Amino acid sequence: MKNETIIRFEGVSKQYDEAAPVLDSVSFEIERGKFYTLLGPSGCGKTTILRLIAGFTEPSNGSIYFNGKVINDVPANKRQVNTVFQDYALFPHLNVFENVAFGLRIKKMKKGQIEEKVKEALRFVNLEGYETREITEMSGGQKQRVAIARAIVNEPEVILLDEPLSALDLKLRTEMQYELRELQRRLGITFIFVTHDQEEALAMSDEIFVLNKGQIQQSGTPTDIYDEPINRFVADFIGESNIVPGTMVKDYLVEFAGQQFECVDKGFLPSESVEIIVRPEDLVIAKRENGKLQVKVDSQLFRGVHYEICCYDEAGNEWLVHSTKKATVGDEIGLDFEPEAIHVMRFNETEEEFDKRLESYAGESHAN
Ligand SMILES: Nc1ncnc2c1ncn2[C@@H]1O[C@H](COP(=O)(O)OP(=O)(O)OP(=O)(O)O)[C@@H](O)[C@H]1O
Repeated sequence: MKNETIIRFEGVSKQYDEAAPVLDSVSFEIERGKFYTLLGPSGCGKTTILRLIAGFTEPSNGSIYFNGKVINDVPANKRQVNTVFQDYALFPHLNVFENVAFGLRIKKMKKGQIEEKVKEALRFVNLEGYETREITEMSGGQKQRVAIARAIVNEPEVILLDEPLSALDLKLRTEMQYELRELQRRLGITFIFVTHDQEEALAMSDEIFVLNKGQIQQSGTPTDIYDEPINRFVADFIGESNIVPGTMVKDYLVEFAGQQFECVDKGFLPSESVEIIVRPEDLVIAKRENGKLQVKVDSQLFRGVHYEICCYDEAGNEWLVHSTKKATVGDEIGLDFEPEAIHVMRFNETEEEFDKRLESYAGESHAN
């Protein structure tokens, strides 16, 4: 379902000095009421996008729209946006109530109203009764909730969250992921969340923007991005992938590892060089003669839920397999897979060309 657009970047670039631009003509739309995640490796420009939305820095080029109006020159304190920072940026000398009330006092709101709003915000983040606690007496997860209460008490249209869970241990982090997602649903406020953790992005988001080197590589729902990565970077960054070189023989037939395989892709040039992605969990271990691909088991690791098995085919390609069945190192085995497990990627395809190609498959049977 498409909601109304709340933020739009149109050809936005950001260059700090003579160095290469941190963001290079980035365009995207954010819809009201959804949970967005900016995902990418360190230094790819995620925080810069948040700072541009918050008004802490200005674009070198391009326009930023908020509710249809250009806001390039609107100061940060006049924007309907609040930020939750990685280190929470709470005031250690103030108690929980005063931390949350801070913004409302600056706005000179009446005392009774402040009390009502702070109480409501603390109720939202399950911190009722903690009003008089000192910040220094709160745990990491509780501080996180205070920081969120401080953002929502201002009733912003958008909340920006810059790696807000990165300081927490794994268990608490998972709990807070559920809590944040639930809170966003209850509040209906647009959340823009920054992380470099792909599992976190997949678990929490309505929409993910995958960034690398100052550009959005791909945007879409978690399943879109996991199932149909647009290029090698996205395939590698999101989950684990086998990526091998291949050639498109014709529509629905691709060659790799010296053999031809049925696939569900079309729209390539005859004999076009492509890259093939197969997820490790889509490969099934079989007897050598029953597998579509013959491989030799090179090594194996037990990962708790599954075995991670590394194999090589006769062409020298490495194949990673996730299997609940154990293999034996040195054995010659077969790998079986469905045509749908093969994802064919074109070199240097733009997101627009990629979307068009996928749309052209819709409702079609590939059987021929
Ligand atoms: N004020 C600044 N002056 C100069 N360069 C900057 C400034 N702020 C950020 N940069 C550079 O811009 C690039 C992108 O930074 P940004 O903080 O947006 O990345 P990020 O994706 O959020 O990274 P991380 O995950 O490490 O926080 C980095 O190379 C960084 O060094």
